[in-house]
Amino acid sequence: MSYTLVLLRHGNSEWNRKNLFTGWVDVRLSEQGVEEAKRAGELLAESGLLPDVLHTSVLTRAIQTANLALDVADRAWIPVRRSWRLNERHYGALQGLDKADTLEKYGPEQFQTWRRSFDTPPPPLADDSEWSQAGDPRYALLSDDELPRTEALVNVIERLLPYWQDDIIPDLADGKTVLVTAHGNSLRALVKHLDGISDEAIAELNIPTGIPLVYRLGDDFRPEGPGRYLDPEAAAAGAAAVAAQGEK
Ligand SMILES: O=C(O)[C@@H](CO)OP(=O)(O)O
Repeated sequence: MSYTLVLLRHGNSEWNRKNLFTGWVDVRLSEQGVEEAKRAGELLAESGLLPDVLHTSVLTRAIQTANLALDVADRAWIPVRRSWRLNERHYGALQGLDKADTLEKYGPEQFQTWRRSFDTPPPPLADDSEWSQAGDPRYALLSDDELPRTEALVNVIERLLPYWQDDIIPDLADGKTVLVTAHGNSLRALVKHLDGISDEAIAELNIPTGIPLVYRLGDDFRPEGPGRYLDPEAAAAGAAAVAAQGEK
């Protein structure tokens, strides 16, 4: 038996456009992001990859992306599950800061460590910051300990994998084509797990906005081969652009 999983990073957001660290701040898609999301829907339809169920984060940019893509693919009606466990990595005190200014102020090594190291989180975000999620009603069911104030990739893996095991795998096991719309770093965490990428090598992996990435999984819910972007050229260009963020 082979199972189909489609991963989709949200389209370009207002804060991607402005080159700001975003994390859990709930920004919307830019106009470019809206177009990317619609194109993702076209790519799904053209490939005959019609999702039966959607899993999204609770952040608007992922929800918008899924809604736009599924509408274009004529699948707006499929059941939806949302979880904070699919949210972007919490970017701590970097949330709301300009990436280019941060690179200039702290230098390339610190900048890259904060962006892509496996286990070094940025400094925590204070609860009274305007970019804090403390008190946001969508996280009311999380205990104070569960609500992150910063995260490294390893923390994302720890909170994401229970959702993968307990919520996504059962849908795959039912034979459903599963669409997961999430974020650059939460999808890096999932791809790291699926592809068995080392803690070091994952630093080099960047996920482009708005291009479906398709996996065929075997009986053990492990990939039968590499993930396949539905538009490989656009994906390569998009991943290179993400890697270069921060450069003015
Ligand atoms: O700002 C963020 O939340 C993420 C994704 O947009 O950025 P980065 O690629 O720098 O981890």
